[in-house]
Amino acid sequence: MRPELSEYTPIYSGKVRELYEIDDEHLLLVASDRISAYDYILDTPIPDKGRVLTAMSVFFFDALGVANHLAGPADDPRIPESVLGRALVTRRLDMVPVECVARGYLTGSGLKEYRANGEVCGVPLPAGLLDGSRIDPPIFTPATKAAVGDHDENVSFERVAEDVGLELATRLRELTLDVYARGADIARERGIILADTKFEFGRSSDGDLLLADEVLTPDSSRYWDGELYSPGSALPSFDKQIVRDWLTKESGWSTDAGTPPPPLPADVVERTRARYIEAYERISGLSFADWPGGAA
Ligand SMILES: CCOC(=O)Cn1cc(-c2ncnc(N)c2C#N)cn1
Repeated sequence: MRPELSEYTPIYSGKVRELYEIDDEHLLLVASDRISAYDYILDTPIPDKGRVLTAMSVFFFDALGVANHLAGPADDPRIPESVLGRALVTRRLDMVPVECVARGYLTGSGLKEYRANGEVCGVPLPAGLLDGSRIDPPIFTPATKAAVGDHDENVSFERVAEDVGLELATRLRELTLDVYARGADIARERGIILADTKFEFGRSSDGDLLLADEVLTPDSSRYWDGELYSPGSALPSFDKQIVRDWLTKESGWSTDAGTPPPPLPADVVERTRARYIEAYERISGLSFADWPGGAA
């Protein structure tokens, strides 16, 4: 008999995920079906999005063989039935207050910094790069965690070293770049570009540095369709382009409307759900039908 979610104490609520306390040593990390677009949390959930992204994290934790915070399998008996498949039991860590970002492609806030001063987080880049240009080798572009709803602030490696010490900053950079490169290689071989990603790390009670949070999911990374990728032109998000296109080209809403986006039509929801499942199955080579939870 599985426990009820109400038996666990909620300790953190993010835009699309929640964290609960199971006991002194263990947490429950829950991924919702909520989806964000243009900095809004949309009213319409995407069924199974939480389960797919949880499955992706578990695949990458296993495939990349990095010491991590998982403390049980996807069907751990401590996981309530109501969140089975979209929740994981993790070790409670002392989190390192650094958003560990790796960029293999230039876009977003990195592109904005590059256009202003030719570098990102203090890392100089070659002249003439475009939106979507590859950065080879990938670079470590850390950020300080912003309050819920704000954007993280990009900082230099030197600033991270000041905050957490040079040894740990160096280790964070090494791990971030290594895990990103190997994950991006796996995805690229299957036609999906992981342009960038954000990791979080924490220390266990015995001092080990462990990879935590979610790993290489479309919520923590930019997923681009490799078949449509072309630096300097639009960079279609593998998972969110259907939603973005409907919102900006068909719904009548616009990003400068100053109002929240409208609810999504059923076909946009279903096509988006299918894109998440496609990304998981292509990258992992596994069938999402075999993943725990889902419609009873
Ligand atoms: C709602 C999702 O959580 C976050 O967004 C970031 N966050 C992670 C922790 C954390 N804290 C202790 N131990 C852990 N294993 C973790 C993890 N993961 C806290 N916030």
